[in-house]
Amino acid sequence: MTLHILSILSSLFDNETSTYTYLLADTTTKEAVIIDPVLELAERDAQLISDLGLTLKYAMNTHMHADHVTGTGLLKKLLPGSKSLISKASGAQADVFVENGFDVLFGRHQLTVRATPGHTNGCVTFVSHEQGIAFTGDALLIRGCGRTDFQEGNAKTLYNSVHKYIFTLPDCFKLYPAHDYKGQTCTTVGEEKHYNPRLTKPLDEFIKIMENLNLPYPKMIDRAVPANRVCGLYDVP
Ligand SMILES: N[C@@H](CCC(=O)N[C@@H](CSS)C(=O)NCC(=O)O)C(=O)O
Ligand SMILES: [Fe+2]
Repeated sequence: MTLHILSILSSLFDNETSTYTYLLADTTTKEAVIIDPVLELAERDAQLISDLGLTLKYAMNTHMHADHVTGTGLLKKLLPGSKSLISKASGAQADVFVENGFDVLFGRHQLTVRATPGHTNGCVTFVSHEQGIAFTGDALLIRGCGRTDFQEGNAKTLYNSVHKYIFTLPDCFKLYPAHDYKGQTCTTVGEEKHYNPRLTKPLDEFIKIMENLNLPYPKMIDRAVPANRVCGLYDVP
């Protein structure tokens, strides 16, 4: 039997914003998707995709980012034929809009969309049930979670999203976040259910924690959010 392994090249990292970009491919058909690419590194990503002989089907975002400009618009130009994808609830432009339950298909693989709002209204988690992995964006970070103090963030909504749509996955599922600020790369559902210092608390305590994070605003937010509304490029066709 041929094994059709998904290649996850999680070494795609942006040192400036601590953003993880994930490239997944069907090793047989060579169809690929990229999750949360960064504008300044789109050429690196396009080169890798072409070096590997892959065809990029979708350049996707887990949400409309506030800390960096997405690379999806530029990747579409660098790799003609690829399409941008984001949730309908994000309010951003894209070729393909997804919502809860939508299956993103590439080769023989699929990523099922779970709507996980709270950090932003349009946050989604992409789940591969077949591989036992999920890409959580900023909804769930390793031992943390996305902040809820801008972009229509709501702590109660985020808490419910994570408990209903991420913590209900099997404990062994590996979770890949959009960022990590301490050099961690991956966690599991079981680990976060037991050790996440925010999301293991009751809802009222979680809300207080989120109200008192006192994080500085992302440096690039004023540039990133307007750019990300249009796929990262003001002149996307
Ligand atoms: N210092 C960074 C921004 C850091 C930050 O706010 N990260 C976001 C995810 S990107 S929208 C977040 O939700 N952090 C939660 C946390 O607990 O750190 C910058 O200036 O860009
Ligand atoms: Fe974010």
